[in-house]
Amino acid sequence: MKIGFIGCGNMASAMIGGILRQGIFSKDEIIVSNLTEEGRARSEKTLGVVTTLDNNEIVRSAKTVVLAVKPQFYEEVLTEVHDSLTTEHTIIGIAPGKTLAWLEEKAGLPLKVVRFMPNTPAQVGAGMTAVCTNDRVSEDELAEILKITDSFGCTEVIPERLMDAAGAVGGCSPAYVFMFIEAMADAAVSQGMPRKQAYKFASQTVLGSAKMVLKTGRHPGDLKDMVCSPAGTTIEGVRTLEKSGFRSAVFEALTAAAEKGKKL
Ligand SMILES: NC(=O)C1=CN([C@@H]2O[C@H](COP(=O)(O)OP(=O)(O)OC[C@H]3O[C@@H](n4cnc5c(N)ncnc54)[C@H](O)[C@@H]3O)[C@@H](O)[C@H]2O)C=CC1
Ligand SMILES: O=C(O)[C@@H]1CCC=N1
Repeated sequence: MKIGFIGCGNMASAMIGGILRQGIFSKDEIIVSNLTEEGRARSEKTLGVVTTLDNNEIVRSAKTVVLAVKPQFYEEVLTEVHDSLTTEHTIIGIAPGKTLAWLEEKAGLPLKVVRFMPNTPAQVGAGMTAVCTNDRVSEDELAEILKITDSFGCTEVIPERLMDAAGAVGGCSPAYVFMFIEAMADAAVSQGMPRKQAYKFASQTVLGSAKMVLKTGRHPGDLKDMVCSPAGTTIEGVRTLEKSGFRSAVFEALTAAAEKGKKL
């Protein structure tokens, strides 16, 4: 077994999807655990990987172990698998707030520790993942780890001090973007557009705008100005967004998310 996931919910499934699509590991090289028999059967059916209800089996079978449970369960899980862990293991934490030092301390032995901050667009191969490691991870080992994260989207290696910022702008932001898409579609529906078509317009517009930022490298403000004709329709919307505190609302949302990450 090449990699194990303790917990196999939304984020683990999204990452495994990319790993399998890109052929980084095959189904029989991936083992996942679940809390319930229902969850185990679901993972087996949807992903086709090896499954278990025993977290210690994950650690005994795989040298690279991803902790894919909610942050509140990290300590409990690390205590549970403590006796199966060795210094040959690489532990990968994906939860906000659980630092490299905290993970090593709770693991209880000097091992390789990595943090990922992925996001759910990994499910469609368009994730954005931040990665940092402790100093036991060599350059070659990091290169192997980046093959994993690159399989479900883009990766940036960052200093650990930026992990909460990455959590806000990467990990959490899909939720805010989905809210934005939903709100835009609601407005289009209120103007008479069928809902399905409204989601297509809103989603493709967000996708296209994001691509423009990435591909042109131009300042987002420049790209905004390109859309705003003098005395046109767009600038009227810009006026109302500014009046409603749109930028400030986004700024505050990401700040709140990052601050919460520091407390977990
Ligand atoms: N959902 C997201 O957008 C993101 C999540 N994360 C992090 O990923 C981690 C997982 O989050 P999700 O996948 O969203 O959660 P989830 O709730 O979808 O999945 C967690 C899974 O772990 C299982 N589980 C719980 N306790 C367990 C135990 N003791 N042993 C084995 N399995 C157990 C649950 O049954 C569930 O299937 C969290 O730490 C979260 O902070 C990070 C970035 C983005
Ligand atoms: O809020 C959450 O649980 C996760 C962590 C990062 C993004 N979403």
